[in-house]
Amino acid sequence: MARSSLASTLQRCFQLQQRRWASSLAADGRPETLLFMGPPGVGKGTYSTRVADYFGLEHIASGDLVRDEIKSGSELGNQMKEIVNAGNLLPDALILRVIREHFMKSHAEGTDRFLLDGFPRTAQQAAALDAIADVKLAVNLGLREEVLVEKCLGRRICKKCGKNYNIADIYLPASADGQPEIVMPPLNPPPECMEHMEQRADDTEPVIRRRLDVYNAAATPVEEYYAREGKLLNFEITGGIPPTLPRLLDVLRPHMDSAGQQAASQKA
Ligand SMILES: Nc1ncnc2c1ncn2[C@@H]1O[C@H](COP(=O)(O)OP(=O)(O)O)[C@@H](O)[C@H]1O
Repeated sequence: MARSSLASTLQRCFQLQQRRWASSLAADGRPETLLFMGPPGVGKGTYSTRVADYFGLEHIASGDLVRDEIKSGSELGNQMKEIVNAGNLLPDALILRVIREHFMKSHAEGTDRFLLDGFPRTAQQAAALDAIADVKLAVNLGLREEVLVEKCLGRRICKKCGKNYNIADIYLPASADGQPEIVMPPLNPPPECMEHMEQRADDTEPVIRRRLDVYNAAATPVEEYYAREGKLLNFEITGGIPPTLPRLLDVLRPHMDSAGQQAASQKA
């Protein structure tokens, strides 16, 4: 079969599969979904993991799925590696495939409340997500731009237990143009994780700067998409986890359904 006709056949199969997924979900209701968006280094992973745990949501981080695929050494992972390590976004069709597979598998296993972290990042991804998920709220985390690079450079992951830490010790006074003071002490690893610390391959300064540029170029249409639907919630981070997490949970609590309220009351 000629290459172009193979590509169009694959594309048709993909569209058919998408339609089947969407209709099977429409029959039993699209799962309620909370989104976490924000630039690299803002703390999406840190806060969304804790928020998902607190309100009993299944946490799906697109970046983690991508890194798992790369680690698996699959052909798809190898295709992704080059793009990710250059600091670029994966093509919509590729990331959609990864997210959908994971989302549908969990949904088939009975999960009906999700938190998506790092997805969608383009307006096309946002539109595609609507076919499978009932997005309740898009939380858009913000942090002063000057801090983001330092936060990414300070990121460390324990190879053994998978926990995230940050060795950056950040203080930034309030700016003359009204930007808030930033006080972020490090989140140091405990001694047992110390020898297993690693940095992400894409957390080098040039790649972080590229990711920030790519993020800034793609983010506005996504923010506008959810703002138009009255679902965008902007949340500015100015401190470390101890003062920020309770403030974030307070803001989110009124938006949670009864299952979320119940999960939260069990944590209190
Ligand atoms: N929704 C997405 N669309 C396209 N590419 C994505 C998406 N989510 C993750 N990726 C790819 O995975 C990389 C790492 O994502 P993530 O861990 O969320 O990092 P960060 O937000 O710190 O840049 C991204 O730079 C991009 O290459």
